[in-house]
Amino acid sequence: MTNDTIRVGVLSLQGGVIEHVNMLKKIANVIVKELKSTEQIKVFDPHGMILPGGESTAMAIIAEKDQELFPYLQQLVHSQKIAVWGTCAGSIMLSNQVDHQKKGGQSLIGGLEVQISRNYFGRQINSFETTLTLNLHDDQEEGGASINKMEFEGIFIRAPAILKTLSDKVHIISDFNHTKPDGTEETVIVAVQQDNMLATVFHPELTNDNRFHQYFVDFIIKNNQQQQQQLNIIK
Ligand SMILES: NC(=O)CC[C@H](N)C(=O)O
Repeated sequence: MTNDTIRVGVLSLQGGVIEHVNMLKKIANVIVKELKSTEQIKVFDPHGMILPGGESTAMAIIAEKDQELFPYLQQLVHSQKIAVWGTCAGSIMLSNQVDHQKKGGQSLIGGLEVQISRNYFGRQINSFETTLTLNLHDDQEEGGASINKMEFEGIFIRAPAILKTLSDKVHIISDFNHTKPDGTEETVIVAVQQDNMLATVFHPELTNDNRFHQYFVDFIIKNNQQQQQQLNIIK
């Protein structure tokens, strides 16, 4: 990261792109760009990527024009291991197991070892807001994880829910008690992190609070340092 400039790309096929861009513009040392194609991603060479919310089926259809796009994103996330944050539809793209996936629908990047269920809370009309507690993990620090708790407004729009983690590499950042239509309660997971991946099923970009975006920028910096260290070990 020359001159401490952090390049963050926001995948811009469809959905809530500009909201992420505006949030990131408020953070020092960040250059943010909307990226629509493989070529644009290659030229910008991001340190971190945001996969925004929207409609994952629509995003997959739009991406058909650029057959290289999803394989290239997979390479960035899984070989180059750049930091990536999926919000809502973006979290579906990162997940390894997707319930209620449309046939030929969501193009997946995968890697995040969770089971996610699309449109879990119902239709658009069932969208809601609730105050969440986030347990932000700082486990790249020496001496193990330190956890920073913060209250955060969770905005859920036709959101998926993470039903299960499939590996102990996945850290749960937030879950909450949800009352199902039949009146029974259950705990659903709404934010996780694993290695270089972060996923939220809610929308921090729709609040006036950019602390989660700041967390992602710090996550990019730490991830980048870790990747550099790995490279030095290999050399
Ligand atoms: N706000 C959102 O991103 C909704 C996600 C959408 N329901 C999907 O499955 O793609």
